[in-house]
Amino acid sequence: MPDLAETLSDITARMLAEPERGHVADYIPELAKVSPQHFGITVITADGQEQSAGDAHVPFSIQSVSKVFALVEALQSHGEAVWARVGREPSGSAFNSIVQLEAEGGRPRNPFINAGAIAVTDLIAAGHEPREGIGAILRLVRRLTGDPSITVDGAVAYSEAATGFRNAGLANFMKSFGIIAGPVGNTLDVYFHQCAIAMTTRQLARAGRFLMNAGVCPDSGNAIVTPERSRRIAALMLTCGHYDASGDFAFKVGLPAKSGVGGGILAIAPGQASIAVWSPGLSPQGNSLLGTQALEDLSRAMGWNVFQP
Ligand SMILES: NC(=O)CC[C@H](N)C(=O)O
Repeated sequence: MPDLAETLSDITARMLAEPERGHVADYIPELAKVSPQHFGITVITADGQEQSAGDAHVPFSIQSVSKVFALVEALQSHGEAVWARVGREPSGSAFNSIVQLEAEGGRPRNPFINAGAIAVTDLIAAGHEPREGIGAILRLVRRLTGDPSITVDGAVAYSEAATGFRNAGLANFMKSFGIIAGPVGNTLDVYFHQCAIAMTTRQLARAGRFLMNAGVCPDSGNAIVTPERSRRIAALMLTCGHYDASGDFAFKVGLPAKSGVGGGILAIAPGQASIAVWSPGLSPQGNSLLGTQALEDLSRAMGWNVFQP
């Protein structure tokens, strides 16, 4: 197997020199301020080795990567009842699309598109003050990383709340079908704050370790989820984690992964590695352009691919 540190530094050098970097998300004004020049990557292997290259210590907005943590939290608190609210099929539509909702009775296709994530967050938020809902998600992320310093970037949360008309549209539409239980404003408040959690690739790779490890957090040896639940979350990441580019991502990279419009991607090589990459420029589908490229190169170099024994 090639040397991991060398592989990461080669990939990083190539990515830093790449002229075509994609477009930084600008529909959330605060994210438009981030330079597309950043590139960072961290890999933590199953035997506990950690290697990083590039801007692995720079915090970024995890955005939709938070949908994985919110799903774990909702499954903990509500069990299989989560699936009454949200499906498990790829949508083939943009992350913020509304088109399928009317035809399908307001039940979103999966927990990783915006509508599905808002429905999942509503399970966490309903019956509580918004700060308790976001507190529950933050507690989980801090426990997964062992890092109590992880927090929400208030400016990003505010920026998205001030401009999140589409998400408000999705939430209100679902409310009309009875898919959202709590007050729409509270659910959106928790959703915008979870998306605005700021993490580095080092922290994000740490947070993903339980998914490479059959649900067990390697620090404590505690089960975060059962092995079956861990497999199922990974299956959803593979089929739905990149919205209408999920098929293409599986084709190129072959790993369960979840992207966010901050340019982060968390990818899992089951039994082998937890990988976080960040480059803020996005593809037209809203996934990190160079992050995807880097994961394709890394998975090929290391032989990490769920379709490759
Ligand atoms: N794809 C994403 O990362 C989208 C998350 C973003 N907060 C939104 O709701 O639009």
